[in-house]
Amino acid sequence: MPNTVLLHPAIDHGIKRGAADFAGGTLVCHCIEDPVKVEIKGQVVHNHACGCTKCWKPTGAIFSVVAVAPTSNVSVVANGQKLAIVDPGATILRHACTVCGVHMHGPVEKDHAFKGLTFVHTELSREEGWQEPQFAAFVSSVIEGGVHPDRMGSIRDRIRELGLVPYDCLSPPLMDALSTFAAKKSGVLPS
Ligand SMILES: N[C@@H](CCC(=O)N[C@@H](CS)C(=O)NCC(=O)O)C(=O)O
Ligand SMILES: [Zn+2]
Ligand SMILES: [Zn+2]
Repeated sequence: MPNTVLLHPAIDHGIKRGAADFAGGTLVCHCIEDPVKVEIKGQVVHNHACGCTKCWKPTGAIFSVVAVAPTSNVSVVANGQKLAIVDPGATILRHACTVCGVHMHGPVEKDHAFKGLTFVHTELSREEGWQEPQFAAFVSSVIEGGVHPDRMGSIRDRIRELGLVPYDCLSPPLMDALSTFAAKKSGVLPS
C-alpha cells in the first residue's frame, strides 16, 4: 500500500530543489488586508522540516518547514506594527502576526551558537528557488503536538521516502555546532 502520510504541503508532492544563484524574496503573512511583509536578501540555509510544537505550521500540517538566514539579510518592510513576539524567553524570538497568527521572522539574539541567524518560513514567499529542506528535525516531538505514537513508523518512512533523514533533535552538523559552542563556553575547547 502506498504511504499516504501528509507532513507539510510544501513537501508532500516531492521536494523541489532550490536554485544556487537565488536572489531572495519577500515573505507575506496570511492577512488579506495590510499583510506583514518581510524581505530576505539572498538564499537561506539549513532549511528543514521541524516537528516541534513551537515552530509555525500551516493549517493541517504536522511539520513546520523552517530555514535560517543571516539576521542582517532580513527586514520587515510592511505592517510591522502587527507583529508581536510569541515567547520573549525562547531562544528563537518568533515574531507572529497578531491578526493571522503566522510567524514572520525569528531572530536569535542571545549568546548562542545560532546568534545572528533568523528563522524564517520560505513558503510564505511567491518567489521560487529557495533552498529545499535538507533533513527532518524534532520528529518525535510531533507526538507532543497531538500525533498518536502508533503513527511514528509510517511518518519516519514517509520522511525517508521523500529523501530526508529523520532526526529527533537537529542534524549532526548542527548538534556539533551547539556542542562546540558549549565546549568553548565552558573552556573545554579553546575559543
Ligand atoms: N519537544 C519540544 C522541542 C522544542 C524545541 O526544542 N524546539 C527546537 C527546534 S525549533 C528549538 O531549538 N527551539 C528553540 C526555541 O524554541 O526557541 C517541543 O516540541 O515543544
Ligand atoms: Zn497577518
Ligand atoms: Zn521547531
